[in-house]
Amino acid sequence: MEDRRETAAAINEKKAHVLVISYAIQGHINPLLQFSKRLASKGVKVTFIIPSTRTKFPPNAATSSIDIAYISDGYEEGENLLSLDELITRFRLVVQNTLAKFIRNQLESPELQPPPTVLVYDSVMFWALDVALEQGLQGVPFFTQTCMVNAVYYLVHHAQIQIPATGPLDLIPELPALETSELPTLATVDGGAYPLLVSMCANQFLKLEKAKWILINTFSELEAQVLKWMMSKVQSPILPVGPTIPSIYLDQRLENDKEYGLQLFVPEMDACMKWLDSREVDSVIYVSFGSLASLGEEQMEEIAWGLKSSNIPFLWVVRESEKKKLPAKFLDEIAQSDIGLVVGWCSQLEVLVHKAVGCFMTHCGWNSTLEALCLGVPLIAIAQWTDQTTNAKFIEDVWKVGIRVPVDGKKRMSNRNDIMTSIRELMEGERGKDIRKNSARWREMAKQAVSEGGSSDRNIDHFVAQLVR
Ligand SMILES: O=c1ccn([C@@H]2O[C@H](COP(=O)(O)OP(=O)(O)O[C@H]3O[C@H](CO)[C@@H](O)[C@H](O)[C@H]3O)[C@@H](O)[C@H]2O)c(=O)[nH]1
Repeated sequence: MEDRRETAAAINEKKAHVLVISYAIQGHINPLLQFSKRLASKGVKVTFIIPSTRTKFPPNAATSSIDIAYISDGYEEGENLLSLDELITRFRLVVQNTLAKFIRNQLESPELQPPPTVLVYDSVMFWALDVALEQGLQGVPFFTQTCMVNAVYYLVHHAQIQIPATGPLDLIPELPALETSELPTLATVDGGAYPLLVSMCANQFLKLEKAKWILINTFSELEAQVLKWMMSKVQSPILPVGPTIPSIYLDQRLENDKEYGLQLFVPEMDACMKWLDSREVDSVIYVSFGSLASLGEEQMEEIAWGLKSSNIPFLWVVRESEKKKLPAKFLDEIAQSDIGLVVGWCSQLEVLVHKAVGCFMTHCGWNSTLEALCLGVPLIAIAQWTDQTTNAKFIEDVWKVGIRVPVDGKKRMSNRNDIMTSIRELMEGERGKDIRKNSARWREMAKQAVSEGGSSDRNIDHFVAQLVR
């Protein structure tokens, strides 16, 4: 109650100013941006920093409640693509400096009132904690993945397990153990692991005792047992503040809060909506593998024929760079039959909320998973790597909101027959009916969590109250 009153005071007086920084990729910007909008709606001034000179919000971005700033990540126009390791190393070297300079400038601008006191940073930029503290700000990590996945990284950080990890990992008595294929992967094609990615994930826990709070994009009801475990391990208070989905799809308390992330103008959206409008309720499979995943040609082919042979209409997002992997015969056949539509990108939430969409075939990126959960859309899980394998396990066995397509462990491939069978089971089978009921239940709980007085809403109020105190 007291937190709520102090938040109300903040709204009137704009007493706090928070800087927020995210990696310039869709899956991280989206949740941090949504959280920023929630903070702004509670009276906090927010400056959202994007460490990139080539990623820009389109001019129509619905970000008017927050300020957007860009800082350099050292990328030169026309530069050759770097390897993943080179990118991670250089990003850190450059952004440590450009971020520190940005904070100093903010603190030294007398016209900027109130001055910032906190840096909320994307937790994989673990070194930003020191940058914040050196400049006299509090550093607050924001974890964009589940508490379960981060529990595994916590163990890696404390050298209790290694990546690639071997299961079973039986960490939380109330939850099923995680088998090898269900642990986060960070794997290279030869089955090893990217060393810098592993240390980046494990280092999220480095010096974490210096963080005054820990924010995480989940909600208490969704991960109660793991959150309890994690709270017993780390010193700083953990505040679940998710799901960070635009308010219009949940509690509808924020104005103009429909748009999401970077690619707001989607040229193919009219075509998507027209196509969906012509379909029956719950009749379409929406298929997307997120903003980063690059599937092999063989896997694309299996998905294509699995979808086609299920004989259920599908809307498939295949990014421009991936389209060359689609079999020409498949494209010809769908052009003639109207059974499917392939687009380069869509506004995913607008698609998921459409009444024609009956399920979502996904790579189980955490944002996609949460978006489906919030909109009550059941899932068909074809996980690729990182956190997705663990998310897929929870989707099927813990939250019971979807079906995992079997994956050949060695090749990390799902075949067309299993894809087709999973689709049929979900869209037409008895198991699908139970899953649909569970999805509807989670949708309600997600909405409650961010509604006034819900678990995440209270946590955000608490955070804001501490800022203005
Ligand atoms: O046509 C599309 C496809 C995707 N999206 C959006 O793009 C985001 C994709 O995010 P996510 O599902 O999390 O996938 P990735 O882009 O792959 O995200 C990365 O970041 C996530 C958070 O750390 C991790 O969970 C993932 O494994 C990692 O790959 C979601 O908000 C989608 O709504 C669209 O708007 N339109």
